[in-house]
Amino acid sequence: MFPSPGDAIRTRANGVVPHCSQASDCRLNGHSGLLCRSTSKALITGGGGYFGYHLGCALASQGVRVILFDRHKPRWEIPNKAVFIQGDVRDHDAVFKACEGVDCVFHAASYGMCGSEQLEKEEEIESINVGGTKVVIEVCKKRSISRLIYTSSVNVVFGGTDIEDGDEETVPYILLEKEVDHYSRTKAIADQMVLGANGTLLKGGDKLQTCVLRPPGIYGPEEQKHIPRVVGNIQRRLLSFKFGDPNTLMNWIHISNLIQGHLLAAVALTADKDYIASGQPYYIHDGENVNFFEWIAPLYEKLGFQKPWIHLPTYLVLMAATFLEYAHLLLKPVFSFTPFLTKREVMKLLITHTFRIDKAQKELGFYPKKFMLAETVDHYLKTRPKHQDQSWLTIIFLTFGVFCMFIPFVFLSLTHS
Ligand SMILES: NC(=O)c1ccc[n+]([C@@H]2O[C@H](COP(=O)([O-])OP(=O)(O)OC[C@H]3O[C@@H](n4cnc5c(N)ncnc54)[C@H](O)[C@@H]3O)[C@@H](O)[C@H]2O)c1
Repeated sequence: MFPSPGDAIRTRANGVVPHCSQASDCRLNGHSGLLCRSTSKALITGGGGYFGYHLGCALASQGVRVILFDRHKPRWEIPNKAVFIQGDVRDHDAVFKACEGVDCVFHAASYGMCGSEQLEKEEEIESINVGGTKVVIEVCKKRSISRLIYTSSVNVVFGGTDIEDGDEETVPYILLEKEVDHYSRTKAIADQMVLGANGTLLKGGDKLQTCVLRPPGIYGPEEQKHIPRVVGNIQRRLLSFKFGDPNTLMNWIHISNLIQGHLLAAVALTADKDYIASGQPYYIHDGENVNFFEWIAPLYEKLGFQKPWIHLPTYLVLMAATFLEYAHLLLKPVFSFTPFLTKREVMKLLITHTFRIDKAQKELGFYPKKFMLAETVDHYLKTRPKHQDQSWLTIIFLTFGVFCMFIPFVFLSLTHS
């Protein structure tokens, strides 16, 4: 939801110690031996990103040789037993070459999830999320790689209507022609492609075993997309208000729980586990339904700000988000900024979308560990880059807000005159 270009985490070269400790936080519930026996070399697309890199660390710590494949180098130090290969997931030859000797692929590369990325050209998002997935599946077939795990998203079923305790069987994919963002639509296509490829016969007689994991928003130490953006918005006083119904709920997942889910899925695609996960989707999260403003409350406290008590009408926030999206598009050629919230992000905060994780618990043995957002915040505050003053954004937003408040009155007086 919330990336900010200025909020990059610094590497060791810049003075901040890199972090690979999520690996040790993650519980494998006794499946560690099975993982090592089945996996000697794994490739992670998107291995330079937050989740892909930390998954790589976890695999390497279990003794698996790891290829981190990404178009961008990770910000952190490459762990022992891992190598980084720079390449584009849409480039068939590059993916094919990188997959030499690989027996399990984790496909986590994606584009267009949040903030200004979400407003990028449809073709770019589609070519990566759909085209890239097609390439990954083709390469698995050509290389006879028998396991493919796709990092999908709850967005593949969330089209703007309430989902309460949704599960894998009863909640359908969003209709692709329905007006949602390109990211969700393309993730839904990729999710179906990966599940559709399950059972493909490979050279040598094996079958391709695939599964998809559908997490909600990811958080954890050194996370880049959500926490830094929320912190920035609190500091700019752009989140000094609440909106929406306090009963609106959503899920989140800590990076360690996400890693746990992926490692367990890799084991559940083997004969040791009777291929139980083959062709299956799974919702995974921390096991709690939370209201967004309640969930981020520790941030206000840690930053020394008052918790928001002003409740803004929803239409105002949606209008502001629309205005900022247009401003972003208009100004993009000369100046790029991340809207404090996009329309899609506002919508996600207004509508309940919660999921059950029973299937992942039962079939994968997924038991999320309890994490506190406050711990993530402490880590972020210790390592964050210096705050950039963007108070002018606040001024634009507030001016626009005041302007919008008068619109209904002007409208009413015009229709009554
Ligand atoms: N972050 C979240 O809150 C969230 C929520 C649900 C699902 N997911 C999914 O989890 C996965 C990992 O998310 P993340 O938060 O680590 O994102 P991230 O942006 O940190 O990582 C994605 C990586 O994919 C790489 N990538 C993009 N296009 C590529 C291309 N053409 N070729 C090669 N690499 C490319 C990027 O460089 C980046 O390093 C993604 O598939 C995302 O859709 C994320």
